[in-house]
Amino acid sequence: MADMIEQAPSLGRSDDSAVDSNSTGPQTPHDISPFAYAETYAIPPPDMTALPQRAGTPQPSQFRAALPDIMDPETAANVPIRTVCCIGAGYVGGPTAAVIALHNPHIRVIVVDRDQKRIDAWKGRHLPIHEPGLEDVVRIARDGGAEWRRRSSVGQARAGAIDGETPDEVVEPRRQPNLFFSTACVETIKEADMCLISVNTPTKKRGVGAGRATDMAAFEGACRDVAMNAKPGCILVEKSTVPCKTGQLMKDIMEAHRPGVVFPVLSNPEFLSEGTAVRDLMQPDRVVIGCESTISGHRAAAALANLYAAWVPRSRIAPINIWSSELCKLAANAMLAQRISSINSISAICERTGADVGEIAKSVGMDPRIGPQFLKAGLGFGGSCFRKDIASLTYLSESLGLPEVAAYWQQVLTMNNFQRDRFARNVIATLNNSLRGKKITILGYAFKKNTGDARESPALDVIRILLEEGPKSISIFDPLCSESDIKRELSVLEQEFAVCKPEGPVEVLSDPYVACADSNAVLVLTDWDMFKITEQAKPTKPESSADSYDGATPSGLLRITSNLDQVNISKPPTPPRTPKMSPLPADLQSRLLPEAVCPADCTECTSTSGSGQTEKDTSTPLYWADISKIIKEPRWVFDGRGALDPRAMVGMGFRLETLGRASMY
Ligand SMILES: NC(=O)c1ccc[n+]([C@@H]2O[C@H](COP(=O)([O-])OP(=O)(O)OC[C@H]3O[C@@H](n4cnc5c(N)ncnc54)[C@H](O)[C@@H]3O)[C@@H](O)[C@H]2O)c1
Ligand SMILES: O=c1ccn([C@@H]2O[C@H](COP(=O)(O)OP(=O)(O)O[C@H]3O[C@H](CO)[C@@H](O)[C@H](O)[C@H]3O)[C@@H](O)[C@H]2O)c(=O)[nH]1
Repeated sequence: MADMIEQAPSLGRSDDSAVDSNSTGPQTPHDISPFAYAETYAIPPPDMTALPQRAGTPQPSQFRAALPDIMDPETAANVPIRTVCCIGAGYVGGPTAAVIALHNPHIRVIVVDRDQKRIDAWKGRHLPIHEPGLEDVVRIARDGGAEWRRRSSVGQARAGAIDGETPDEVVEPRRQPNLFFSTACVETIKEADMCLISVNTPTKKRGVGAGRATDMAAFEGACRDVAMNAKPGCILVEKSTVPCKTGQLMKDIMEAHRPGVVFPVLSNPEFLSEGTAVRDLMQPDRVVIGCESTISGHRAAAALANLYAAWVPRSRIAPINIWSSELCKLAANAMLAQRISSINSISAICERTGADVGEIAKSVGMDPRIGPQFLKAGLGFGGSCFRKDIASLTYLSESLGLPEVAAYWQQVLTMNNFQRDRFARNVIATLNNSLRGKKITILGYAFKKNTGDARESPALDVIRILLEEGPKSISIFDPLCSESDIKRELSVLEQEFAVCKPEGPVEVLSDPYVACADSNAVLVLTDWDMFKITEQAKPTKPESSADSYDGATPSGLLRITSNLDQVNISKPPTPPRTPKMSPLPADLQSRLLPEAVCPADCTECTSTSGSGQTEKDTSTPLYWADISKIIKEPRWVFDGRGALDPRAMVGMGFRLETLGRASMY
């Protein structure tokens, strides 16, 4: 196979066999600095029409015709894939590998990571990340499935073929496990026919480009591991979000370590969102595969397309130029984030005019040319992707000598910061410009609902600003983010303030009512469904409702009206939990094997209420009527996510401030 790939016609830098001895680019991977690559590789993508026309050189049209069809399964058959190694067991690597394994039971998928704890968690009952439906997918691929009997269709029964089989039924044998997790990176890479690189690519914290350029250290490290250990012809797939032209960096690393050996490089950006990762992977809008215009590039792309075609219609698989593929991921995130900043800029105008940003988003979104998605005003975007990817885009633009483009995208980030800044300052101003002696409660730390990911939460910026005012305490409740993850995120503030108790004022609590008791203001920072007003919560009236509110003065604010032990919180009986939805078809669901039992001292089991249940509770609604009894008057609630029903909240006696709306009370 390697011989066949070597026969690909020469295409300059992007060709498999070409080693450009005159290259001004780095010659060893160690020379490549992540921030300098953009300047180094600020070269246009290979343009076949611009190639020197030597006698006998195939013309572009002839050449294209000679390339194998990426979408042709027969092309894929030239590069059989038996073992896939996924490097990086994080939010992308774990779920992506699990879904590929689920749909390709004949292929071994091995996820490797240097983090032993993470790998142990993937192997156990408590997965390291929370994603609806993920548990079932992992269980069936990782643990295998039970034998299954189904009614046969006509002519299908093989009576007696398997013990106990009747003419009316077919027995599907036990599904073998084909998803594995390991820290043995080198050994796994050696076996792999394809390596998906899905390691973290955060923003550089120091050095040239700090705060904007992508820190490629982990990505380069993974590439080096592959370069030194992979077998010839192993296909390298960029799944991480990387700056445009990273494919060239990969080729250079491979060439430096294994001169002359062909390793096709593909770009296959991931578009999943946290909280809906399994759904996004099972039913993707598109699968983008970027490859080089070489025979081996096309064959490699066909092999990857074939893995996806096991469950994704081929019409949704888009083979494109490798540089377009890398850039389209940054472009997609930048455009989504841009919509959020656009509606947030309008929200500031709404507050000063009496317009309502919710109504504006609705009417603007009804224009089919605009559409309703990503027009929810609020604290702005958080999470590990949007900010860093736009920062990377601005850095790339500047590196390419396009300061106007950089400034354009920078404004999306500026508006995002403005939104959370003015939210926090409004809290302070409303509480009479001082938080001394006051307790603030934060409901929701995650950057969005349905994820336990505490990275890059807008809550961090809000807390930073509140801490400047020296509050008595800040209590945080989030149904999914763990206390240790939140504290790790808050630790970046430690240089400026003592943050967490006992020295600092911040504490993370697992009971929202305890977190709210005696609070001067409750801030809703994540759009968790459990925080939204529900029908059950509406009818209860507080002892002192808005009707009898006496316009409490600052001294009223300090009047302690309750504490949790003294207040009789009549929480209604907990409603039954919403049954878990499985993404698996019914036949696979019925094949799930019983889960292994955790040891008696399992800390995860004890941290999820000690009841042995593995799921944290995100569905039991918060009873705002009860909260109204335990927070201090005049019961300030600041809704940073537009999650609450203003009329219901005011009806229960709260004073509600929402971004993008005039005050409600
Ligand atoms: N999180 C998302 O929703 C999302 C969605 C689409 C794309 N992305 C992109 O995917 C990439 C991964 O994101 P993530 O959120 O999964 O990151 P993550 O931090 O959750 O996971 C990355 C993992 O890679 C491991 N790792 C780093 N270097 C390694 C090496 N050399 N060998 C083995 N393991 C190594 C780390 O230990 C870590 O567990 C990033 O580029 C990100 O921008 C993320
Ligand atoms: O109308 C909206 C929509 C979202 N958000 C906020 O925007 C952030 C990001 O939300 P979302 O895009 O749903 O989550 P992510 O998991 O960050 O997913 C984004 O980032 C991923 C990583 O690159 C991409 O793969 C996804 O396609 C892209 O949506 C969150 O803080 C949301 O609260 C808003 O404020 N208003």
